Amino acid sequence: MKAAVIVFPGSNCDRDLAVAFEAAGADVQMVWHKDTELPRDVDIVGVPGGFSFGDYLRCGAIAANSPICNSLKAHTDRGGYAIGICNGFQVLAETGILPGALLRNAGLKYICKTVGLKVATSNSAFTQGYNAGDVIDIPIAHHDGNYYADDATIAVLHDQARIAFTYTDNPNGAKAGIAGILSENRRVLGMMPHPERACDAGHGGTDGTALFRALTGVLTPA
Ligand SMILES: NC(=O)CC[C@H](N)C(=O)O
Repeated sequence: MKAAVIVFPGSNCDRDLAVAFEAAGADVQMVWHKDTELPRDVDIVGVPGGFSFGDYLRCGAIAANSPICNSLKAHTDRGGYAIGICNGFQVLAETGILPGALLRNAGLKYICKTVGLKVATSNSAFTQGYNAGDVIDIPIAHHDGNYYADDATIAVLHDQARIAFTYTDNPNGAKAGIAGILSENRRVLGMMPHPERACDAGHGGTDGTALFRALTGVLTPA
């Protein structure tokens, strides 16, 4: 599996994401936000967490207008895979690749802790390493993680089983407790919690490993 990780000024989880991909067997290339082309034959694009452009304007809004995001959009329009984690989810929402928006946390505080996530569907390359209903422990670290979409959009996400993860104990006010969603073709995942920070027992847990392993399993030619 060939993975590309986009780096914006202010990204701070780009290396962590690359390490998680590599540990699962991927070849990883880092891509600077000013580049206009993704590497050839890339199987999946990772949009990492952090504070791109200092979170000015709205989290992810400036990054979403970077030159590389045109290629990212073309890649997902072609049916390419992508994962956006935390600030990466914010970027995917700002580009319109995923529906909805990430608002300020309901409690107006930055939250940094490990939370319980319920796996809402195992029907995706990202979540097939889990069983629906599993509860996994994954860290969050954000101030704008409060997922919002209008009721019609939430109903579509429900009906199409595109809610990937929900919080067991909603920390940020996210509508329907949503922590992560899939695109309509199930090939793009955006999630606020950080699975790449839960891939090494030395970091406190390994519940994120199954996500990266399942992806590699699907995207690595036999
Ligand atoms: N860890 C992150 O990616 C932070 C995301 C975002 N900048 C926020 O605080 O909401």
